[in-house]
Amino acid sequence: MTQDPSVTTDHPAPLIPATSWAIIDSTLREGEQFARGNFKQGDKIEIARALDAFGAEFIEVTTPMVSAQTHADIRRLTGLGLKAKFLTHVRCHMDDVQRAVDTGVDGLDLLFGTSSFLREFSHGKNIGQIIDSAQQVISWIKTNHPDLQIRFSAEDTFRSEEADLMAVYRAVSDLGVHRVGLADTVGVATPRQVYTLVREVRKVIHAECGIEFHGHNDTGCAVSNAYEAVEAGATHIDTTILGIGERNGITPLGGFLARMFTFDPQGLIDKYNLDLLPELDRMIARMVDLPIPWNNYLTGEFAYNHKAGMHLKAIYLNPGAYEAIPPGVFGVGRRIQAASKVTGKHAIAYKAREMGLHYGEDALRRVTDHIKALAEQDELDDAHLEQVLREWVSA
Ligand SMILES: CC(=O)SCCNC(=O)CCNC(=O)[C@H](O)C(C)(C)COP(=O)(O)OP(=O)(O)OC[C@H]1O[C@@H](n2cnc3c(N)ncnc32)[C@H](O)[C@@H]1OP(=O)(O)O
Ligand SMILES: O=C(O)CCC(=O)C(=O)O
Ligand SMILES: [Mg+2]
Repeated sequence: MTQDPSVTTDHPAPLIPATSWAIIDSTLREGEQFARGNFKQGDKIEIARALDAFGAEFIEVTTPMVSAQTHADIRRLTGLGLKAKFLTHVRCHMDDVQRAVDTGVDGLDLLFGTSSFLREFSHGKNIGQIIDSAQQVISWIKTNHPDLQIRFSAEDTFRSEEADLMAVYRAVSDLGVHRVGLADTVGVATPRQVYTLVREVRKVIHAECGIEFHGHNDTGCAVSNAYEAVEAGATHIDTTILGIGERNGITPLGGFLARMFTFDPQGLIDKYNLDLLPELDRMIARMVDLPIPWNNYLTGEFAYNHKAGMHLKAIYLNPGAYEAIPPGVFGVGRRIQAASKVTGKHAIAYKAREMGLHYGEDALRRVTDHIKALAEQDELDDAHLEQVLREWVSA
């Protein structure tokens, strides 16, 4: 089936316009923290170019403190002349920032852990000291590199005390950061918590200050949490291709776009080259040497497989009956699996018609039951189904 009557891009009133948020793709930062993420300079260039062609607004790269090679890689990436803006993710520390400012990036993503876990076991600073460091670092950047965008994120936001968070966000907002970040570092936040906290943060930051959300997927909420963040007013969402990152990763680019497409299809079509998504997913799967998961959002092998007879009857008439998102928009096809025990007469009739065969009512019922009985015994593929349909006519 190539014709797709379900492609509707005339959504009456977008609930969440695609113009209200932007993607910060962190495949080149969070993705490098994935077990198999070990990108060489050539890989990084390929990833950056692909993200740029897709239309990602921002590309986050890791800190130049990692190594001399990483420092050189960042300079190489920022020299590519891409449309996407580069951000480097650095500790809120003068050494890191001074090393980062000569890499050619458009902005610095500063972070400092604010939860008691990170204050005790990571950096040993209290909230007052965190604010003092932020003041020193942010003031230095603003004085010496006023063109750089500055973001300040409270790492492990959702296990931090709300009063501490508000003090930190208010302080960095007063210092004039362009964006604050909320990070669900261990993937424990619920969608409602994300919504509530984004609303609270909005109240203590300046009117032009953006809000970024970074969500891990440990408890399976990375996409829903990103969505709730946007619904509450977040302006930037961190994603990675295929969701790669520390442990089981973060909000996947494809999953997030699938979620947001349902609210403003045309807005997403205008903003991104959505049909490049399968290429992005394949590229990262190749680089990390893992298959794309079978149930991956949009691009998984079976993401658009239709099998049950009741579904197939309706799908033939209008794919939108059992698809929230038309696959063609994202450059993927659908699979119709008519050869199975859960098939039905409409699917079999359709398949037969495709082959130029026609059955009367009785014959159609009988051949359908025969196919179902065969499938109860053994797996049936399309070739076998076609053979049965042909033999049935000539019998
Ligand atoms: C949740 C996240 O994903 S956060 C981002 C994680 N990203 C990275 O770690 C980037 C890759 N990291 C690296 O290459 C290295 O860890 C480096 C270069 C950053 C630091 O390496 P090292 O100096 O060898 O230190 P190491 O990694 O063992 O320890 C972390 C250091 O950062 C400090 N630190 C942690 N968070 C912060 C922060 N937000 N601001 C300033 N310092 C911090 C810790 O106190 C510790 O320094 P210390 O030894 O003086 O106590
Ligand atoms: O800087 C941020 O906001 C996110 C850092 C990070 O990767 C995390 O907290 O999981
Ligand atoms: Mg992370």
